[in-house]
Amino acid sequence: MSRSRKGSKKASRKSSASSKPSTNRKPVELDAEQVSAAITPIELPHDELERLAAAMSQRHSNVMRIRRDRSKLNASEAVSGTQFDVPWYPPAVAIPNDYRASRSIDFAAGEYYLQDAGSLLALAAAEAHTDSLSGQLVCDLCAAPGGKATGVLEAIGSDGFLLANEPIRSRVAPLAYNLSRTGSDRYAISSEDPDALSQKLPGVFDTILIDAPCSGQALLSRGRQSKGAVNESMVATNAARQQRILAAAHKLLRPGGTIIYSTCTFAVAENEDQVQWMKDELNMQPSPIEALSDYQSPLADCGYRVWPHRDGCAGAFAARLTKPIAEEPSEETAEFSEDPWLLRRGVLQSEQPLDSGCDELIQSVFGISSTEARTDEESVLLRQRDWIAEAFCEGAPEWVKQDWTIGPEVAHRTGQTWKPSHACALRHPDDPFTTNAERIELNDAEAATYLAGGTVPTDQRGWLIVQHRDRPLGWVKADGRIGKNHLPTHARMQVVAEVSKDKGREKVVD
Ligand SMILES: C[S@@+](CC[C@H](N)C(=O)[O-])C[C@H]1O[C@@H](n2cnc3c(N)ncnc32)[C@H](O)[C@@H]1O
Repeated sequence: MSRSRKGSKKASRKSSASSKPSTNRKPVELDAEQVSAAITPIELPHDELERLAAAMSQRHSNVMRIRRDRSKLNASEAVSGTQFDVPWYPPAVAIPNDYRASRSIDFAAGEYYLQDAGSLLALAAAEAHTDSLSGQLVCDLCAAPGGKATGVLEAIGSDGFLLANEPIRSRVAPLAYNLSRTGSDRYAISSEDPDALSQKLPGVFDTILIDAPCSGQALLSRGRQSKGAVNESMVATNAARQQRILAAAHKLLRPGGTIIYSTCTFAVAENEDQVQWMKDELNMQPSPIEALSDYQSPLADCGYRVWPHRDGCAGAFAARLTKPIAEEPSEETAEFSEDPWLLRRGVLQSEQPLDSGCDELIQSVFGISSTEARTDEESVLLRQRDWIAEAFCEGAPEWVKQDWTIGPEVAHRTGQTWKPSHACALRHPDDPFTTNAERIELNDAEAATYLAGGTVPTDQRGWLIVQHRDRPLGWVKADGRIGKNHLPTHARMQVVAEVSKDKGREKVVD
């Protein structure tokens, strides 16, 4: 099927070689016939199939998804000449020539997230750049490493709450790190099989994002998939797993709630066929997105595609459907789902006594006593599990108290010594938990030294949150002369470039 798209623009390709992913993996090449078989029954003219095949083996540069809840970097003006580099998701911009986007202080400060423009299609389907998700209870069912979950976390604002679920345990740590970089504490993490989760929280969520595990045909260009990605059996195996996940998502969703389904593959069996299956088997209703009409799939009224050869990205599929409002409440609805915001009312304290070392650290660094009752404004749920302490936000749902959730980390123990956690330093400075912590402001050169693992000059003492232009970067422990670096190894970087806010040009920091 041939089609033209009026007014659509490609994600701009301004990036230089320096901003390309530093992987040595070779792209996998397919010919037009193999590509045609992969996308059947979608039909494209032969010359377009050839262009698609060529584009599928070409590496597409990441774009910068600018934090919508920060004002320090007005990146659409400061780092880009074009307002709408990614037409389906305006808050994202192409990486400017010679700007080392993953090596800047702004990146360390969490001003933007680097991802393929195609992966923003799911956020566009969720309308995460508008107020649509504001105040919602959202579940990202397949969340690691968190590219979309971090976008959702910004979109739900200061009244919403996100459960980021990732069943593969080894992928939970990078997810937790990426969520912490947003500075928000309005989330919990779980590592549950979707079906098991749906038995714990039936009928609870307003929106569920399923960025499903898939055959990953769009990853061929990054050498992160083999030619097996286009095998029928691979596609069928993934489609069956996706249906199991979708069935669980349907149980987790409240009546009237929304499912956002996305993949990074081109196979119709994993995309439009799943939309049809949700309509036929789960009685889900299509919920088309007017702003994405340029990208509408020829085979699904509420499904959208971006293609490598048309849209300058690796490619993706996303769809939006809603669950009809049932006349009778489902028997499966969880008891707390009628009012999931139970914690908002109570005065929250540690449920179990904390280790004395943990208690002392939290009192001295954060000025919070876990043993005294809190006022409503200061309320926070503290929990200690072996060597870590977590603090949930005010307004977190009642079910976060259950032991299968993981909360935002505030402190951890190394040997017998308790230390404040990196994730906690990154919390918004007005967060009730960190509002009393001491801070130190660094200039560009000092921040670059700190991010590379160096010490910082200070006459203060004790644990200090290091900031650059009011944006937290991490901890130092100071002795009245220097602050010793406590940035985790995975957060360290050699800063090579910083965007000049005045001229929109690169400027070398060190
Ligand atoms: C496409 S990736 C998600 C990417 C993520 N949403 C992002 O934007 O960074 C799919 C994720 O699903 C997870 N996964 C694998 N099997 C799963 C299952 N049965 N149910 C839910 N998630 C699963 C994978 O470990 C992987 O992290």
